[in-house]
Amino acid sequence: MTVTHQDISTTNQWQALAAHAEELKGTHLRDLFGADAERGATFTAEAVDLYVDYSKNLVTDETLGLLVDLARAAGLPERIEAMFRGEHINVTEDRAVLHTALRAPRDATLVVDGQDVVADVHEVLDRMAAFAAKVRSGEWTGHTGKRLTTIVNIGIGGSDLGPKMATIALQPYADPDITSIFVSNVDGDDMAAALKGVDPEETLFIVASKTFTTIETITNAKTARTWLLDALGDGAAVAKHFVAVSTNAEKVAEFGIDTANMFGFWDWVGGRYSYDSAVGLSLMIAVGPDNFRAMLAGFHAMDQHFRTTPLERNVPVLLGLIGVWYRNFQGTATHAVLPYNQYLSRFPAYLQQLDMESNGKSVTLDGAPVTYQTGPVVWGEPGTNGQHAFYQLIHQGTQTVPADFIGFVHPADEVPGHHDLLTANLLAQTEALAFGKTPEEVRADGVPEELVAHKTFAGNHPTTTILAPKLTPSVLGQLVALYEHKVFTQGTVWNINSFDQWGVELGKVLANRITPELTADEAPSLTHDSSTNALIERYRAARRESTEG
Ligand SMILES: O=P(O)(O)OC[C@H]1O[C@](O)(CO)[C@@H](O)[C@@H]1O
Repeated sequence: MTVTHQDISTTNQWQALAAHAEELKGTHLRDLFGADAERGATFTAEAVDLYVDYSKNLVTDETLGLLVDLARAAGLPERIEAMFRGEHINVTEDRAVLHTALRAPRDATLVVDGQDVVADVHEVLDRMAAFAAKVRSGEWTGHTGKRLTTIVNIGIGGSDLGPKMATIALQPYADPDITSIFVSNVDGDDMAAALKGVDPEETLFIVASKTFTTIETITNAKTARTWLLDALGDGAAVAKHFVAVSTNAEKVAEFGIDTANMFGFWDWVGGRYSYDSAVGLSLMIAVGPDNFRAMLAGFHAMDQHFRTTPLERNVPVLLGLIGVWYRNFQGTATHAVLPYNQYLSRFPAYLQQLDMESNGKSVTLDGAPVTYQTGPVVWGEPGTNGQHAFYQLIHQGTQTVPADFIGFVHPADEVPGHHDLLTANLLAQTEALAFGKTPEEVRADGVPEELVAHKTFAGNHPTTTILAPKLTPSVLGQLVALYEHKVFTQGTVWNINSFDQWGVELGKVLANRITPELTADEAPSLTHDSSTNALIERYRAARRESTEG
């Protein structure tokens, strides 16, 4: 399928934004707040349970209007509909993009390529729920009759980051008798560390892989199977201790897992958009089917907001467009996500894949090189830890780092004296970043002249604050869907395919070529570049020395 669009950077809308950025040069957030006493109340929006304050961004009403014009020029409303309807917008793989169908309510229907995908989704959800309930109650036991209380998810990328992030996020909702472990890295140390002290008789392995060909996951799954069989001494144990999550029944059967113990999903779910599918089975076992469904309802509510709210008040659209503003018109290179909630410790890592694998692209949908910047580097850590590590650079470094601060009105546990202090830190940081401290204010504190420059805060560092009532399953779903649709908004403006990931392929191919060169008994004749050849030789020599010595 060939898609031809006008280069977005040659449109009048883009040019208008470029001119507007010139006009705004030198404007400080202090000026914007000084000129409009209501700004902190009006530059806000709500989506489901999330209150979003974007007033501390370097934008005016005019900026937002021009950005919305740009989104229209890029065809965003039409693209949103095309995605929800199941059109094959993933053009390089000729696939629909329907993660939104994963959380559609039971009574919805969506026929795509002749199939009611919502009915399929609920059929799998019901099977997952029945299985999860049996594991949780102890009705499903291991080979020797013991209850399975250690759940090991083996997967990588989207088959790991999502369920892991969410299992940590929803830990207060989890069954305390269940231990959730995630093994992803092909580094054997990951598996070895994970299985230390774990009782094979009580362990369930969930092998999660969309393709079931990912070398890391298959290698780890084989190691886990050997470990189990060594301990239990009976091949029949696999049926009770291994289940699979995949789109590839053939490969699952080839691996030796009965497809009766497989939970499926579909090629229209991208890996990084998949943890609300069967990929979330480990999460569902931990928190129970009801909490999982509450999370899906949160996702769905945000989907509805995204699909039906006018662009001007559409929160994922606004956040996406503000990101475009920084990336393309203010020259920023990174975007920080700073959750003030320890249970969201893996949220930035999850968003890294979601955003960077989706929008780390340099050609348009029709394969032409883009003439503008696309996805930023996404990174972050929970507050307040980050404050004592990298915030220095955000406050006083030489580059602008737009940041999302995510806070909650209520903590999971009301530990006296903590939550208000945590929230005060969030608010203090966004205030300090925006308004800084002038040299005059520093001097007024009695600071000696030679230190004034060092103690001055320029301010004007943009932030968005997302405030939610509490990190419930529903709110987690809302947050994830918010970022999914933000990424989609940006990918649409940039006219790139946010749903393929060809950039990961070359490294996989080369690793398959190098592996036998590292392990062959005979020195292989190496035809790589001189750096790679020398490293292979050095590694081989050192490995041989250590095994011979
Ligand atoms: O679920 P799978 O097929 O094992 O893939 C794992 C991950 O690998 C990738 O394809 C990248 O190599 C991701 O997009 C995906 O989430």
